[in-house]
Amino acid sequence: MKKIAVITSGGDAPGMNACIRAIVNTAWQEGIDIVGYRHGFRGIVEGLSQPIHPDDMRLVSQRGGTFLKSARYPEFQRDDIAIQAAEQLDADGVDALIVIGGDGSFRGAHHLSKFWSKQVIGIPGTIDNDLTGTDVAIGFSTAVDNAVEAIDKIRETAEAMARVFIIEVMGRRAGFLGLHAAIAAAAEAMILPEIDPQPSLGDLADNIRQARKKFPDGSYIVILSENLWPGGVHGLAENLSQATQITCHPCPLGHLQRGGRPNAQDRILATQLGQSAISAILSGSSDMMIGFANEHVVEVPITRTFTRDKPLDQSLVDLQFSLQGVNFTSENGR
Ligand SMILES: Nc1ncnc2c1ncn2[C@@H]1O[C@H](COP(=O)(O)OP(=O)(O)O)[C@@H](O)[C@H]1O
Ligand SMILES: O=P(O)(O)OC[C@H]1O[C@](O)(COP(=O)(O)O)[C@@H](O)[C@@H]1O
Repeated sequence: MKKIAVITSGGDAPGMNACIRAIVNTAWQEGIDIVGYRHGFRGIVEGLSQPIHPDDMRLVSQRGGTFLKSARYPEFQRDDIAIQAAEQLDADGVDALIVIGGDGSFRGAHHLSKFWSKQVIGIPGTIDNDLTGTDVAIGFSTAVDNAVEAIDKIRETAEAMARVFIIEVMGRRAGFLGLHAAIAAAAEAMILPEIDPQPSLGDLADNIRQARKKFPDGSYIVILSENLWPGGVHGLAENLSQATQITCHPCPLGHLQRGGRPNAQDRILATQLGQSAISAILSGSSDMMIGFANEHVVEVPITRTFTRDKPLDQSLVDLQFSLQGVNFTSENGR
């Protein structure tokens, strides 16, 4: 084992830099060189490689984003493009590849492994936290912190002005970020893709009216996962404003959830997974994800991570539903 390559792919996630540092420094101790390809899979195909030395890694862990750059590169689904990547890796003398990314990146890693006989390892890095087989992905914890910090700020102005806000959080098709943010921010309502049936417009409107009756001067916050309601957060806010005759303000949080410095938890997770990825390669693993489950580093077949839906923790869903709005909906006479 002489040379290992690393890419960051798909949506960047805070902590990716700390992960690369752990990979580089661990490999260095084993006498292995690390090369990074910029811009994810596109960088492999286009030969955008750069050697990475531990001296360059001294100050990267605290930075968000990814210094290696990331990209969405749908062309990588094509066999001829994956073959080009395999040829480039061979031409560069790469013995193994580490892909830090989400489910799409892991599909890409698996696709590449059909045309490249060397080892391929995935490390989960996605704020959506939607990969099966790992309790957490790099970036999720920071994204929750980012979302909650922003929601707390909205809460203050909403409370001051007695306003209703519909706040849209990211997650693509997964509700992990929405669920954690809703609990931490003590939201009055939560709409997530995994909840079936979804609350009806009528139920939501009734709930807002009840809250307004009990707390005429108070705020009310709905957490809505993206890609859910027709017309998104603006559509829901408009529908609810019409149904309640109370102005409901839409607020998409957007990319501020994904940017910013990684919190300590993400840096520690990233460091553990980066080091473990090198150990996994040295022990011969391939087409596996190095994840974290039940407080331990685990190896999971990469195909399992994206072929099964990862469920939300039902106890957390129940927790939020049992507590949200209890002060204006409970009928215990107090
Ligand atoms: N089915 C696939 N086959 C090959 N490559 C894929 C596939 N799906 C995604 N990829 C590659 O992985 C990249 C990242 O995937 P994407 O879904 O955008 O982000 P993430 O990895 O964060 O889920 C894509 O832009 C593409 O280059
Ligand atoms: O930044 P983009 O390309 O608009 O993508 C937005 C999407 O990326 C994410 O922030 C992260 O998703 P991935 O980690 O799967 O790439 C999603 O929550 C969101 O839907």
